[in-house]
Amino acid sequence: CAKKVKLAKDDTNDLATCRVLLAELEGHQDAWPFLSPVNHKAVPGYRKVIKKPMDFSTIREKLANNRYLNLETFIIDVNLVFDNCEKFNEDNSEIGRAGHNMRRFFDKRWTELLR
Ligand SMILES: CO[C@H](O)CCc1ccc(O)cc1
Repeated sequence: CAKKVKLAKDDTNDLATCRVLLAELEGHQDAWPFLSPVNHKAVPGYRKVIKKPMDFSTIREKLANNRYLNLETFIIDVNLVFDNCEKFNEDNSEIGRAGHNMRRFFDKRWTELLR
């Protein structure tokens, strides 16, 4: 309708954008630590230290079940993966570096797709 408020952002394609971004994250060569939930029974301290575990397969499940209110809540979960990684791993470790690489990749891709 002609009277629509101009200020509202067009969120029509956001779900497709989330699917594209998630597929690119899963396909990244440094995605391996983040593809599935950390096995907290096998990793001492993980359950105590990391209050809100998150991984790409859980994000895919939530996306498929319409659990994200909008693009922002999707981005919050992706950043939770990387924040958990920084909390639990040294920067100068294989998994720590993978987390930094993945965060850099994600930041670049979503700003390219949405700016
Ligand atoms: C995303 O990976 C998690 O930060 C767990 C990392 C980890 C798992 C087992 C270890 O022996 C050390 C680190």
